[in-house]
Order: sequence, then structure tokens, then C-alpha cells
Amino acid sequence: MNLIEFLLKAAWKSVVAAAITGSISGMGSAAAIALINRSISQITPQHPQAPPELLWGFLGLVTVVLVTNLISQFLLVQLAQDAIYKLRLRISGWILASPLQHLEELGTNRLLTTLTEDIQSISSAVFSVPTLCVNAAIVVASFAYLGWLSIGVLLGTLTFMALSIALVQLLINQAVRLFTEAREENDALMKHFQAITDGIKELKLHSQRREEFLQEDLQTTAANLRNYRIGSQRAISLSGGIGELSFFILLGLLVYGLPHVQTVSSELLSGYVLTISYLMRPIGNTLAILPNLSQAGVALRKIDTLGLSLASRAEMQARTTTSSARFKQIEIRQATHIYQLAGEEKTFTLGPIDLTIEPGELIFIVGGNGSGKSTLAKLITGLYAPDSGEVRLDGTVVDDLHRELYRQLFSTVFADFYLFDRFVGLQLDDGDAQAKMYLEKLQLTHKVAIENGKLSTTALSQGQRKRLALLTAYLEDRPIYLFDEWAADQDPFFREIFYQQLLPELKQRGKAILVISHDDRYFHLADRLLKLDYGKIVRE
Ligand SMILES: Nc1ncnc2c1ncn2[C@@H]1O[C@H](COP(=O)(O)OP(=O)(O)OP(=O)(O)O)[C@@H](O)[C@H]1O
Repeated sequence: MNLIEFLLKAAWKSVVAAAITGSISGMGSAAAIALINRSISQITPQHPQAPPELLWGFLGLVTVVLVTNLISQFLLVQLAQDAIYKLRLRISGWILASPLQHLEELGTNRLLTTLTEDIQSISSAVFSVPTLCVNAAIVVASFAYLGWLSIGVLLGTLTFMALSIALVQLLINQAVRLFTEAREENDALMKHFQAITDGIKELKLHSQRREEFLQEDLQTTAANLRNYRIGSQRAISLSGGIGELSFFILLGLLVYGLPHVQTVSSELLSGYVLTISYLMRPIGNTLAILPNLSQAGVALRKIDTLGLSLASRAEMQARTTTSSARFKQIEIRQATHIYQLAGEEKTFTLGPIDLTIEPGELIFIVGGNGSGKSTLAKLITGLYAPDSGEVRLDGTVVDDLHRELYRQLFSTVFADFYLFDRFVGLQLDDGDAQAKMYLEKLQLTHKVAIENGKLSTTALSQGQRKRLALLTAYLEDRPIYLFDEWAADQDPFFREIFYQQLLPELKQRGKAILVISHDDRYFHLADRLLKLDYGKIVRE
């Protein structure tokens, strides 16, 4: 997809309207130049002033040029920004609709680069599209005028220009190649930036690690990116220089060479010189815009690839609130999940897993590090579709069509949970009152206040943040709760409350509760205990 296609897809009617007004503006500019040339040629010692009707014509043309130019720019700016706005939403939608496993394979850095850098590149390029349209119209109309002055000279001029453009194109191709390389490097740079922000503590506390990371990872990637960008900008500057030089050569050939080849009137010569000098500005502008356009082209291709990759795996999305939904039984039969990393032979296979979950059950999932507990949690909650086997909800297989609906049965606090600073998507009549009640239960009233569903702060200790995540899960009030090592960050006092009070309370309310835990002191509280080893349930 190129930029024009992208805009046409967004709103072709506005593009056409902008192209028409832009063309009128461009043609008006060329006509104004032609009129000036005509006026100059009519000034003689006998008539030292141009006829007044030419002056009125000139003023009229200038007004038309200004007004149509503005209309064209306004239309295109509006349309371009609308298109960017829609693109941002579309990419976010693709990401949200994509299976978790696919997003994990793609990597956050790639998604972030597209959401930030690629959209920014397109955004800067679309700003230049209005100028480009008007410039194109000026060039076409100016050539029409030159053709009217002399077809033969125009053909010579066009041949010369075609040769210059071919040379310029070679350089632009080189620039695009370098832009593409730079774009790949950008993905890696984003990963390093993530390491800086997420790994700030580890980098601050170990100067040798920091130095090595800076020099070998960040600096190398940043330097590669810089070199590719310099190379591409140089190619673009060179193409601009060659473009400008070819204009001067053309002017020289016209003024000093053409009179040797054929007799030329002064009107023809001054018309050509005036028009070509005038054309230097729009063509120069266009050359200056080319880097943006090439970058946008590369970004659009990246978005296309990402979009295809995301769309090919898109899940069905269902708009639903099933907080009051009930279930009788979840059966997991011979279900497996396989992690296969690109280019790596080693895989981790979870399963085959056989498991049933019923309301009111308290199930502990235990096992050593890397035994597959979190992976099983993602499989149970429908975040991963089984690679083989099946998950059944009340006897019905949970397929791609129903997985989104199935996921709405779960309230979770994963080990890497995300805490929203307001209760997004929870439409509760007495939300604040309920939240305050749970704040007390979770002993957080002295730290956090809740007003209109908004938390006064999320800048808390990890244990306190986990309590807030639990509070959100309480408010969701879904039939199945899953806690992935929730108690690991709690002090012994609150850990005791969690296992001895909060979990039994949930159980009494008929909730099914899955608890991933290493706290063997509390294993006896479980109705069932699943022990995982190397991805298999070794004991139930
Ligand atoms: N996104 C991923 N891509 C590839 N492999 C993964 C991914 N996540 C986990 N694994 C692999 O799957 C295995 C099980 O990981 P999992 O996180 O399920 O273990 P766990 O039992 O929850 O461990 P812990 O107690 O340390 O949290 C690990 O060996 C890990 O290498």
C-alpha cells in the first residue's frame, strides 16, 4: 500500500475534491506566469505599461490560486489526519483481536515501533501530501503552457528532464533501501529502550553491565540506525542537488544553446525561462518531501505485514458482559500447548492435560519453576487455545467462535498483572461503595481513596498493588477466580488472611478458585491439588 492508496481508501471523495481544487490552483499559478510573460512582452517604448485588463486578469488568477490552494490543503489535512486517526485505532484493534501467543511471538517492541514510529512517519508524510498535489498540478499546467509556446522545445525539455529524473530515481531507490534497513534497526532499538526503562534498576546497580549494554547493544544499534539514516538522507540530498543542477543546465541550454539551433522569439524564450525558474520551487519542494514519502512507504509496508500477520490470526470478538454468568463444569480433555520459538529447536510442551473444574472448588496448582503453571493458567482461562485436545464449557466445545465469551467467566490476577487506575468497563451502580468495602477488607483505606471509580493512586508497593488488582477482581464478580502466585508479595499476616479468610469466603460464594502457589503451608486448604512437572500433571 502506498500513501495515495492509503488516503484514497480512507476517503476517496475528499481526495478527488482536493485533487480537483489543487489542480485548479496549480493551473491558476501556471496561467498567472503565462499572463505575466504576456504582459512583459506587451511592454514596449510606445506602450510602457501593460494593458489594464491583463492586470485584472492577473489579480483574478491570484485570488483563484489562493482560494483553491487553501481549499485543497484544508481538505487534505482533514482527510489525512482522519486517516491517521483511523489507522491508530485499526492497529490497536488488530492487536487486541490477536491471540496472546501470537503477540508474544511478535514481541512488544515490534508492536510499539509500529504504534509510534511507523504511524509518526506516515503522519509527517501525509502533511506534505497537500503541497505535493498542488505542486503536481503546477508542473502539469506549466508544461501545458510550455507546449503551447512550442511543442518542439517542450519535447526537448521533457527528454532532458526524463534523463535527470532517471538519475534522481536511482538515488531515491538507494535511499528507500536504506530506509528499510533503518526501519528494521528501529525494532531492535525499541527493544533496547524497553530494557532501559524496565531494567533501570539492574543497569543502575551494575556499572559494568550498564557500560556493556550501552556500548554493545544500544550504541551499536543506534549507530547502525544513524548510519542508515545518514546514508539515506545523503542520497536524498544528492538527488535534490542533481535535480537543482539539472534545472540550471536546462536554463543554460535554453538561453545559450537554443538560439544556435533555431530562431526563437523573445516571448518564447522569456516564457520558458520564467516558467522553468518558477518550476524550481515546486519541484525542489517535492524533492525535499521525498524522504518523508519514502519513509512513509516503508512504514506502510511494515504496517501491512504486521496487519496481515495479526489479521490472519484474529480471534472472534464478542461484546459481552457475563459477570452474572454461571457455569456447571469446565472439562479440559487431552489439551496441550506448545511453545515453539522461531529458529529454536527446543520447545516446551504443556500437557496433555485432563482436568475438570466445578463451582465452589478450591484448586491449587503447584510445581517447580518452569513446570508450566502459568501456561496451564493461560490455557484454562482461554488466553491460549489448545494446540490439541479440547476445552468444554458445560459440555460444549470452546472453539474459536466461543473463546472470547468463555474468557469472560474469569477474574484473574496474573503474576505480571496490569493495574488500571480506574475501574474500566465495570458499570456498577454502587461501585464506589463496594470498592470502599473491599478497600477496608484488603486493608488499603489508609493508602488509596476511590472516587467515581477512579483510584487516587497506583504508586504503591507491589504487595499493595496486588491487593488493588484483587479488589478489581472482586468487583468483576465472575464465577471463576485465578490467582497466579498472588500471595508471594504479601506479608505473612496478610498471606494468612488471603489463604484462611479470603479464599474460603470466595468458595462459600460458589466461586471456583484456581490458586497457583508455592506456599506449601497452605496446601492442605485445597479441595484438589494439581502438581505439575515438565508440563505434565504428575499428581492430583
Ligand atoms: N512466551 C513464552 N514463549 C516461549 N516459551 C515460554 C513462554 N512462556 C513460558 N515459556 C516456557 O514454558 C515453560 C513453562 O513456563 P511457565 O511460565 O508456565 O512456568 P511456571 O510453572 O509458571 O514457572 P514459575 O513458577 O517460574 O512462574 C518454561 O520452561 C518457559 O521456558
